[in-house]
Amino acid sequence: MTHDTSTQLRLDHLTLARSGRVVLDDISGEFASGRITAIIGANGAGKSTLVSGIMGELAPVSGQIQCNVPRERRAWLPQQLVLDLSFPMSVEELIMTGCWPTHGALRGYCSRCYGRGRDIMERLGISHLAHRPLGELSGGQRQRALLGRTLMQNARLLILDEPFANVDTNTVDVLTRVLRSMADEGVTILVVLHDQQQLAELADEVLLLAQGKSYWYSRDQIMAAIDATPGMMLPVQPIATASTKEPAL
Ligand SMILES: Nc1ncnc2c1ncn2[C@@H]1O[C@H](COP(=O)(O)OP(=O)(O)OP(=O)(O)O)[C@@H](O)[C@H]1O
Repeated sequence: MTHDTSTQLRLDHLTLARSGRVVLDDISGEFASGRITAIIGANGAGKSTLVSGIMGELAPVSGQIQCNVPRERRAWLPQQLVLDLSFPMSVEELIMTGCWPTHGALRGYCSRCYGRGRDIMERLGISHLAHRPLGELSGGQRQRALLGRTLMQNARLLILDEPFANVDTNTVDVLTRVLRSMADEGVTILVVLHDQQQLAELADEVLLLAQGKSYWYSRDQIMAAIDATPGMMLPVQPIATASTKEPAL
């Protein structure tokens, strides 16, 4: 496998298990910097398991995850459903917590940080919500605020799980635009997706997980396979033209 020097994240003969059962078996591949990779696959295929491995929450059974991005620059946006946003915190306070990984939780924020926070809220169209408690936000407003936190963190690796679930179309547009500009700035972005249209709009590469293996495609290869099979949703089984070892760049 040729190694792109700009690659920040690489899977090398990685095997991951849950409760002693192998979920992903000897998978390899690279996620290029500045690219958005959609991770797709059937329920239970191992998408969340892979994310847990990459975030360092699940140790490999064998093989390696080589990640050159320091931990404080890795960000993970889980599905909104698993988040408890009922605690008393405003949008601005949430965004400012993006400073914690580098500044620590107990130090106050400097005026420059607050200025950055305001710029980020403006970019995401949520300036008017700065002092609104998280528990009083719509799904789309919440998702913008959560992405704002990762911008504050200056994340270099960003992983999102179904970021467009339960959000309005306007928010989808804003998030898509911001994610693309983050990628243009060199951020490595992985997005777990189930929606064909969102994949078409967002993904540069596609990683399909099936039966414990990984299959890498360009976005065009996946869209061609969908076009060729009327009624086909996102593939959950390998399709022709896959590379099992590295992204089809
Ligand atoms: N905490 C756990 N303990 C034991 N087994 C688990 C655990 N989490 C997941 N699994 C199992 O690991 C396998 C992969 O699950 P995973 O959640 O990674 O799939 P997924 O592709 O993210 O699925 P979905 O699309 O439904 O979210 C499944 O068989 C699942 O039952």
